[in-house]
Amino acid sequence: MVLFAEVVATSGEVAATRSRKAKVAALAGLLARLDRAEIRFATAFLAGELPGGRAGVGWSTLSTATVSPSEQAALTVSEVDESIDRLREISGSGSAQRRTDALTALLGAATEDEQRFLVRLLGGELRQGALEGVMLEAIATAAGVRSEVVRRAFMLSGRLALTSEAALTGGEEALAGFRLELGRPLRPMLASPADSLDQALDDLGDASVEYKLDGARIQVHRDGDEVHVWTRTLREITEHVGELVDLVRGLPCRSVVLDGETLALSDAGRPRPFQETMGRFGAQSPRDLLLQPYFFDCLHLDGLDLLDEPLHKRLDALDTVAAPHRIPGMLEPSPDQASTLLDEALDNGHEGVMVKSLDSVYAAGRRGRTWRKVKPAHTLDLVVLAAEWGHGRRTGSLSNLHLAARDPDGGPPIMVGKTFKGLTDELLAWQTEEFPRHATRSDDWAVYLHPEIVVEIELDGVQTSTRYDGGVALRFARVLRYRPDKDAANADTLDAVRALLPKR
Ligand SMILES: Nc1ncnc2c1ncn2[C@@H]1O[C@H](COP(=O)(O)OP(=O)(O)OP(=O)(O)O)[C@@H](O)[C@H]1O
Repeated sequence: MVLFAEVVATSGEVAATRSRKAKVAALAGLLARLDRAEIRFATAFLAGELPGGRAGVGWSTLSTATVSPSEQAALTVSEVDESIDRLREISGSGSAQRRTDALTALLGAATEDEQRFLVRLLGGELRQGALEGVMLEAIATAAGVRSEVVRRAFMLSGRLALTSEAALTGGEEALAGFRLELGRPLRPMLASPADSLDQALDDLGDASVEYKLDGARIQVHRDGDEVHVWTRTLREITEHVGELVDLVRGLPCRSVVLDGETLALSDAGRPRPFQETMGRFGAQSPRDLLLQPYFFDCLHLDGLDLLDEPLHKRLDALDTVAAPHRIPGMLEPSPDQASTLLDEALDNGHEGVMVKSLDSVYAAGRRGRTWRKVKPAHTLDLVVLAAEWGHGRRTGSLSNLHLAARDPDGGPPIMVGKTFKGLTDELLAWQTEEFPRHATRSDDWAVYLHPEIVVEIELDGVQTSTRYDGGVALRFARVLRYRPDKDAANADTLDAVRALLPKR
């Protein structure tokens, strides 16, 4: 039996070192000592996640529940999980008070370190997912299995805790048991940036070159008449996108899993602003804005899993079910044809093109080298750490943003620059209203945020810098838009920022 204090101590060790190797060793050491029944909870806690999802405890409850800590570390991992489950179940009249009482009881049984960890865990502040890669490696080490087998199981299950449990209790055999399941989303495959279109074509050989549409990623599963739709972060949006559900239900097949992009178009056929597409995924979704799907992959068709098939076969499958809804593109274009396609995509208001190797299998997790994105402008998705109060015309508004990249080794985000450029009046108003809800503290100078809001920044490049810990700073950064479809775990890493340093 492992004490909760050991989880807290391990998490502290991981945070205290920048060495990936040391992080993996600390996590693996603890994972290897867990009892079977503790694996799920402990893995989730270490990754800053709650095994059963959010506990419904807001920052206001967390800040009122103050109680003196216990001297002795006695809580077990399972006890903490049970207490959090009980918190989650509280509902009905007087629930606010009962929630505070239950939380106070849990915190009262915790040491000072444990209290600090619990408050951050319940507040969602530890949930940065940046640890994912490190955690998968630690699971492989602790279980003595190959990391690619762990990664694949994670792609299919989408859950670190389940992956860890399978690896540690049943090894590679249990991990191989994860299959694509209709109704359970898998983690989407991502692309890495290309230096240029020609370079990408050279590197990948036979390729599919497709529009990179500026919409939102969707994953659609259909089993008979049942259809589900998820976003890139695997949030289910089925109920908000009736028109996509109806369209998929009408496709000529019994079961299918499709990967694609969706966006709303203007009457002239140009993409509507990204925010409008994202707006359709929320509770107050404006129904008059119809979404179109543009599919680019087919991962399952009528009982056959296609993940391990090469892209050209998956595209054949896509054509048999959804040819009219396939993303615009071309197979094996010449460099000239590819370049015309890129110009056409940009002229039509899209971001650029994707170049994909026709021989490649579908692989999630790490950014694949077999999908390359070609975009004329550099953009980075960064985490907002703080916003300074504006001056002059912007007095009273939260303006200058402190921007950070994800630590590839799972540490806290690393600051790489500031900007107040590109902020429209609308964005300024939104920030000023929204940011205080995410604040850890504020003063006359700025509001400091939990690292959970992701903003897409356009920039001219980066330069080495002694001002920031990461040794690199953004040049001429401007805000393009917020990315509600991403969380800090999906932000760009410091490595991605460094990759933009001028090559010597
Ligand atoms: N033809 C396409 N094939 C694959 N993905 C596409 C395509 N068109 C648009 N996309 C979008 O591009 C994303 C893949 O690019 P990437 O891996 O860089 O993710 P990203 O970080 O969201 O990209 P970016 O920040 O550049 O929009 C996908 O998640 C998808 O939403």
